[in-house]
Amino acid sequence: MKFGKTPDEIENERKRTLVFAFSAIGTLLLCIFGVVSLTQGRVVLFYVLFLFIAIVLAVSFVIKKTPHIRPASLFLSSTLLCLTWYLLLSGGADGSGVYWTYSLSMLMVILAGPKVGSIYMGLYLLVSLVFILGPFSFVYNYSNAEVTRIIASSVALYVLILTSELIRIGSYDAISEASENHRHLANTDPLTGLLNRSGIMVALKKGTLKKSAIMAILDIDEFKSVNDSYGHDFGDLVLVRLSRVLTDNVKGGDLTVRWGGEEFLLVFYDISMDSSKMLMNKIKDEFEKIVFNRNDTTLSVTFSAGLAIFDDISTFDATIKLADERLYHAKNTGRNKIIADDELHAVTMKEAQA
Ligand SMILES: Nc1nc2c(ncn2[C@@H]2O[C@H](COP(=O)(O)OP(=O)(O)OP(=O)(O)O)[C@@H](O)[C@H]2O)c(=O)[nH]1
Repeated sequence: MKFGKTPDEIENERKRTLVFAFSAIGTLLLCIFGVVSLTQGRVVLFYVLFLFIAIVLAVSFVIKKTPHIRPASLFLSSTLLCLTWYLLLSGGADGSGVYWTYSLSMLMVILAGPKVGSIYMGLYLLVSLVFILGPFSFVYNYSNAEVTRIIASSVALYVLILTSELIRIGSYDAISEASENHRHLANTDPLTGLLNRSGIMVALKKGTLKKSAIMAILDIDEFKSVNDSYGHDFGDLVLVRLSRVLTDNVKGGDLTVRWGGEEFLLVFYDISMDSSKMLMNKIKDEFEKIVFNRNDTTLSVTFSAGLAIFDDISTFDATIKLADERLYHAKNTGRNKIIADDELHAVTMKEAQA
């Protein structure tokens, strides 16, 4: 089953697209205001606007190149906060600089996120109030009614945008959780909790094969007669116990897979063929020692396994085929054994790939 991008990747892309869209629109508007300011003789305003255009373009370039857009987004929001302060306090063109405050409400939620955005907005309103109401000659002279309107409308706009963003985040989280659950179910065997066939492909594609690995395919011996004699539920119990023994014996990065029915597949990383054969024999002995009780009788169950070197994901099918051949060799020569005939590897691998 194909799931495409993860929720985190989708969210990251959404933020990246938003930053680009706002940068493009913001740059265009600032360009127009800058040129108008210049024609009206407001040279300082012209330089300030073009300085911010340069910063916005530089940050957009960085965001395009980096996979982690959070630091760049925070830098961009801090920069826009400073621009808004400048426009509000200086008045921009005849007091119209205050209108930029409204876009800041939206940009803070989108670029900085609800939490940091709220801190920035609170800081913005507090500092702005102190300067507007204080005895500072360089601050544009707003009337009391204008100050009240600026603060009230900024807060109202920010609260509305914040509420809609929090509702969006709530629904997005619920959808993401459902999607992650489906992804997990699609890649996991429900009985044992191990990876299933599609799960191993996802795991292999995620982590490229470092060095070489060893693949083992194991199959429970005479499992049909276990099922026939003691019932399918008991057979399930045996499968679950074997999966526990396997997971208890592998390292963190190794893969443990229910390949199908009573067959399991293991991928051991950073280990030699000799060591993995020893490990498989240890697992085999541990499993054989488990005493299962059923209907006043006790029994022990065994498995056989075939091992093969797994060099590269492109040789996955050929490696399985080779490990399978060794497994069936183990079955045909008495069962309850591990076969890892490495000398045959080169020759048989060639045949398997042919
Ligand atoms: N209980 C249980 N049995 C299963 C499950 N999946 C497959 N089986 C059984 O596994 C058995 C496999 O039997 P065979 O393929 O004949 O192999 P075997 O009896 O183990 O014989 P060898 O492999 O030659 O040692 C069948 O009886 C299947 O029904 C499962 O999920 N639960």
